[in-house]
Amino acid sequence: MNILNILETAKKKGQKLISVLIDPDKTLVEEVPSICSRINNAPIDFIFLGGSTVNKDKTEIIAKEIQKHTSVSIVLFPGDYTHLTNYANAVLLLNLISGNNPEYLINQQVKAIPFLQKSNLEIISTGYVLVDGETTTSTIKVTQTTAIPQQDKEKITHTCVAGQYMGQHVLYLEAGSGATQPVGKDVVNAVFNSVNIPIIVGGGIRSLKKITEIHMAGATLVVIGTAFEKNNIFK
Ligand SMILES: CC(C)=CCC/C(C)=C/CC/C(C)=C/CC/C(C)=C/COP(=O)(O)OP(=O)(O)O
Ligand SMILES: O=P(O)(O)OC[C@@H](O)CO
Ligand SMILES: [Mg+2]
Repeated sequence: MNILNILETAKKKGQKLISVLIDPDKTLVEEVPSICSRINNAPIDFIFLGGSTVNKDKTEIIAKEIQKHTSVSIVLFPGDYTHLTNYANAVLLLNLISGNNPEYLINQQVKAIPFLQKSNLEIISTGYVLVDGETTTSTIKVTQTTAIPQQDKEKITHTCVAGQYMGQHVLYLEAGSGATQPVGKDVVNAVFNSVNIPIIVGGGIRSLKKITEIHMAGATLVVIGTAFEKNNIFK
């Protein structure tokens, strides 16, 4: 089963999934074995690999090392087309639909085509929606876009429904890495009630209780970055 099938089946059956985010730029190759051993001993369904800014070749170096130490699937979560590598199972082809920057709406995707046409990576069309987490995150800085305020549920849900109608296969509600405030359960639930594609939620989620709350609100997949990096969760 490919990764989109896993997400769609989980959504249909009401199963809840968890992914950890590994940022290649913040990870030393020597740290990968112990990171993977923590992943292998925790209820982790996927490894997301990516960052807003990553040095050339670092994604590939870390991906190769991860594949030596775990059989958990790697899903690329690229901030830029130059982060692509074949040492993974799938790529989230992000489309930053909350913002007005053409670079992240179409130009990056066009630049990725020479690589993707020669690659066997599963491509997952992802409507990427920045929701205000009370922090100016790297993604906001890099993309020079603004996040949608959490109070503006109508704008958030309309953006997500537009994404679905335009053909996105999943939606990613993002408060940003290290966000003070994760995406609220009412926001997740409003989106859940408006679309029928799987919802991924990430940014600022630091406890098992919060993971459960966001799952219960309708997310199929919850992404944990900073809390896993700091080894503050799944112990
Ligand atoms: C088309 C291809 C191949 C890529 C998509 C390019 C797009 C549209 C990217 C969306 C905008 C973007 C920069 C997303 C990055 C998301 C991401 C991997 C965030 C992870 O967190 P960091 O922003 O690295 O957090 P830290 O600052 O804590 O490291
Ligand atoms: O580092 P955290 O805050 O867990 O965020 C994870 C992820 O959603 C960022 O893209
Ligand atoms: Mg980063």
